[in-house]
Amino acid sequence: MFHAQIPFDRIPHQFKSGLLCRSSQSEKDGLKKADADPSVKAVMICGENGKFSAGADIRGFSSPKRHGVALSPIVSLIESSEKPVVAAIEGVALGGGLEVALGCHYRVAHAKARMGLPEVTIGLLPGAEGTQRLPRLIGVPAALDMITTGKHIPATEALKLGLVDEIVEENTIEAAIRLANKVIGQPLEPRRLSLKPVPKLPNMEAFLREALVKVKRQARGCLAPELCVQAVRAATERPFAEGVRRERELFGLLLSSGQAQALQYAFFAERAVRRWAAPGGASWSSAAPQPVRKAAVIGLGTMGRGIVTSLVKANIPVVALEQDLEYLNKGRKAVMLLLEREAMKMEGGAQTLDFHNPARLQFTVDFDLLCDVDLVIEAVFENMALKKEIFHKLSKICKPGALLCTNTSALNIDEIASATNRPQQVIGTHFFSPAHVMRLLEIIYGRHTSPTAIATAMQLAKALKKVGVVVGNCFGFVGNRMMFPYVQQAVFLLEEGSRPEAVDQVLEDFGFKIGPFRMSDLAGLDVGWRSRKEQGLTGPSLAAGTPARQRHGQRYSPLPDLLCEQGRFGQKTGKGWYQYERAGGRTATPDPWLHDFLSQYRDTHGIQSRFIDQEEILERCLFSLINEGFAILAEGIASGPEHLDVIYINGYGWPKHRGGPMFYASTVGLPRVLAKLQKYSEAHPDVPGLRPNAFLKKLVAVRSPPLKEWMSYLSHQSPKL
Ligand SMILES: CC(C)(COP(=O)(O)OP(=O)(O)OC[C@H]1O[C@@H](n2cnc3c(N)ncnc32)[C@H](O)[C@@H]1OP(=O)(O)O)[C@@H](O)C(=O)NCCC(=O)NCCSC(=O)/C=C/CCCCCCCCCCCCC(=O)O
Repeated sequence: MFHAQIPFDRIPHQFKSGLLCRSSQSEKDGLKKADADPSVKAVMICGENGKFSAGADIRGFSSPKRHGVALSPIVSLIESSEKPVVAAIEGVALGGGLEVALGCHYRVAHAKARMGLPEVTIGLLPGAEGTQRLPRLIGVPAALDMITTGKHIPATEALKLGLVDEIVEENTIEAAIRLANKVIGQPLEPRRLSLKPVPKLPNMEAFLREALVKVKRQARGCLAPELCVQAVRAATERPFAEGVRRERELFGLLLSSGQAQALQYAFFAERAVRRWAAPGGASWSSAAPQPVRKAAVIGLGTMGRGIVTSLVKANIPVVALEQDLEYLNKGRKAVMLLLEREAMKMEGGAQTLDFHNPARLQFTVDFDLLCDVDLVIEAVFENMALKKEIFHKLSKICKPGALLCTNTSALNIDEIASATNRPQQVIGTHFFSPAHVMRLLEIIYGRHTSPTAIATAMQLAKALKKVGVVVGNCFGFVGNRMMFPYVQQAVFLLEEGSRPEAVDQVLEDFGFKIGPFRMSDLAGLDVGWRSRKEQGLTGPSLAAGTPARQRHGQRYSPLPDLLCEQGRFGQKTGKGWYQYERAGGRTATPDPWLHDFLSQYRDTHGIQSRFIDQEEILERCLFSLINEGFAILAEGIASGPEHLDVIYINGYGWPKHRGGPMFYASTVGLPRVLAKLQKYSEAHPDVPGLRPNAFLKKLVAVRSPPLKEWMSYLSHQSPKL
């Protein structure tokens, strides 16, 4: 028995050293030696440290010396071996790792192993013949599903699909050796996937056509899923060698598309934000999280319900509190419904969630029941006085070490903390709606928040399977602060002559899940209206004589306020920027009433309507958002551009294949972003959001360094960090 270890399985060390090429040679040599040695009867391939392989080093794809090409010959060499080769899959077999396993004649997996071809998620396709071998092994529908989604499947599913021959609970390597010994002498021809035909489907053509339509609809401009379908189509239409040629061609297209780079940047950005840094330089190395054995959620509105669901799913016992029995019963019903639905989606069904057990989920109106929880998440509506009242109460009732979190999207954490006797334990946890679905958790530290509190909130994000991003305290924090100028531009464009559907279309074509007006209708226009009234920008507290389209000397659009005054709150009232089939309806249709209203509004205010092209719509919305991003970086509200990008991808529907707003700015070119902002700012001098930020100007002045160097050009360390 020859035992070959795949050296490209070690996470993370080997990945960091461009492993595929280096390992390929030793792999090749080993296999050739085994084939030539008459005393070797079979070969077993395994990984190291309990992991088969997570595939190629992703960084290698954007380095000038690419290593990937070397993998296909190895897979072919394995497959053509005259001695049975068995893969022993432990931990993960992903990407190139799974392609190696597909070259083997047999595959044995540990019951806890996971397998997948995640290349699509980094803008590529399985380019070491994976798109040609997998459909031959498990059929086109299952292969297409794995290849176009990149999902990791558990060993049990792999067995059902026929991707592995056996799963074991005990020692995988011993089991693989046992299998290898058993199959010595058996014909290998039927085990060579390249020689197998792709299993036929009665309606293959229609199936592939529909699959293409489906992935195109979901991909929102991302190329990789579509090209994955094309590669699998080649497997169904061409002989193996020609299919491989097509796969290579499509891989080359993706590699040079720019989208692969953006998606790979996003992969590493998401990991980089886990390494948070806070005031005084605290980080994981200096702060340990506190255990969260029991949590409480205050307020069972839309956000609170989602947060409770998230905690239950993470197996954290929860006390859910409402102000009175009426709200409590309404909230309880809604939470139970969400949990039932979540349980249905989970493998083990309702038993795995155990939410009928009061020790795991308790509903109450009694604040005193919060005396023993480790963490409270307040999720009442955005009202500073109410939040302060609750935090004052919490600091009296909760045990001394309990962490007090506020789910706010904009309010000042320091002011909320000032209502307690323990500001060091107060932290912002900004969930995104629906909170049990959306991956982002913005974690906001205040002036007194302790490193332990930050570490605990980050650990909570991980437990909830969310992406926690640590940011500083300012109005709107990172995500909403960048969103304000974007939405403001969208509304100004309507004043100047555009229509909601035109603006939404441009931004949806760019790749946003939903344009700003459809989003506003979905979230409810009344939310912003309430906040503007509280800020004194509209409503009874607005000083008499304030010009209709100006606040504090800056341009202001009263359009959203006027819509609210007409009772047009969006989907919930059946009318907003669009009209809907009924109150609560979801199908947005352009509304002639709104078009007339806009014309009258322009007449009233003497605005000359003009045609606004797609370029201007896109640039004014995106560049003002990016401009705010530079301000945020310069003020030290976030530690780096990756933080902003991760927030936008995971919380605001920014298209991942464009890498996030700051990455996008770097691909457009900072000089272009600056020049366009200068142009628009000259045309609209009363709009501060279009005035180029000093940090952007500085970066252009130093010849636009790569994004990862931006922060080193900040002249002073911000007080926030
Ligand atoms: C599930 C994981 C593996 C582990 O998850 P977890 O335990 O949560 O840990 P993480 O925090 O995610 O990771 C730990 C650290 O490891 C780093 N890491 C992980 N995976 C990789 C990787 N693949 N590369 C580099 N680094 C990696 C990670 O960043 C963490 O480090 P740090 O904290 O950032 O410092 C999970 O990590 C995971 O899912 N990983 C990704 C797995 C993946 O996507 N694999 C597929 C990679 S692509 C591949 O394998 C391709 C193979 C073959 C390509 C063959 C190409 C042939 C081309 C032929 C045609 C050529 C035409 C060319 C024409 C032309 O040139 O023009």
